[in-house]
Amino acid sequence: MASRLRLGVNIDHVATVRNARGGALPDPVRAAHLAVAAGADGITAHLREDRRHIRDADMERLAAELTRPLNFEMAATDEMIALAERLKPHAACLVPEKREERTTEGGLDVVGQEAALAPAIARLRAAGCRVSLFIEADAAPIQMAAKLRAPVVELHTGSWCEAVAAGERDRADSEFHRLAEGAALASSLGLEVHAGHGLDYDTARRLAAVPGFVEFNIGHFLIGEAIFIGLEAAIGRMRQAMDEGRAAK
Ligand SMILES: CC(=O)[C@@H](O)[C@H](O)COP(=O)(O)O
Ligand SMILES: NCC(=O)COP(=O)(O)O
Repeated sequence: MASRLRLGVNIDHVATVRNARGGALPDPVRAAHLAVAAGADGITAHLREDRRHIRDADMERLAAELTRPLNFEMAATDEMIALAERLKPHAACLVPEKREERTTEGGLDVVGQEAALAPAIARLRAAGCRVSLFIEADAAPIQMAAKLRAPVVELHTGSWCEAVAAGERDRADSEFHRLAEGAALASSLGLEVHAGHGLDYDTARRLAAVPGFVEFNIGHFLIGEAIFIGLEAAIGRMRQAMDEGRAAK
């Protein structure tokens, strides 16, 4: 199995706190630099169409200042793709987006949106971005991601994490198997496999033992933990949990 899992730290919710009061503090770009110093392998930021957390100026600064790869999460709209073409982040992750949702619900409908996604992926690839599709761990979207020549898929771990948190063991087991089978299928098709959404120390440790995954993107839990133990310590504990999970395999 591939050795060390990469940890991408999502700093969206530092911006959520900043925006609650207006002004400039806390600065998500400062959090990104701190995360890199604490061992993050990359930084993820989601520029939502409604700019509820990360804003354009944050993306500009992240793209200009970061010394580790930037993963720009975005809806597949002309506006976002044009911005990625200009900023040229290391990676562009296409996600579904609804204005009314509280957080990302479900994976991208790559089967239904094949015609719209193909040119979006081509434009991002031409700009030099490593394109990733944020999808459910099901055969149809994984096969379509391969057909669309997206080199990376990020499997949505939200349903599994919710089931674990609710103590629903049967649903959690079935969601875990769906993720494991999805990772195996995606790897067999030559896709690089990432995972993210709702992961905490426990779920990250358990998922790290599953073959196929090479990167986790984790934000909300880490920023919440940072309130209590600091961002550096939270990232250190997450790194340890992921390493323990992988070593246990
Ligand atoms: C796409 C995804 O799962 C997350 O990265 C998301 O961007 C987190 O931000 P929200 O909490 O705004 O959904
Ligand atoms: N793509 C998932 C991500 O970046 C972080 O999601 P979360 O940990 O904030 O739920």
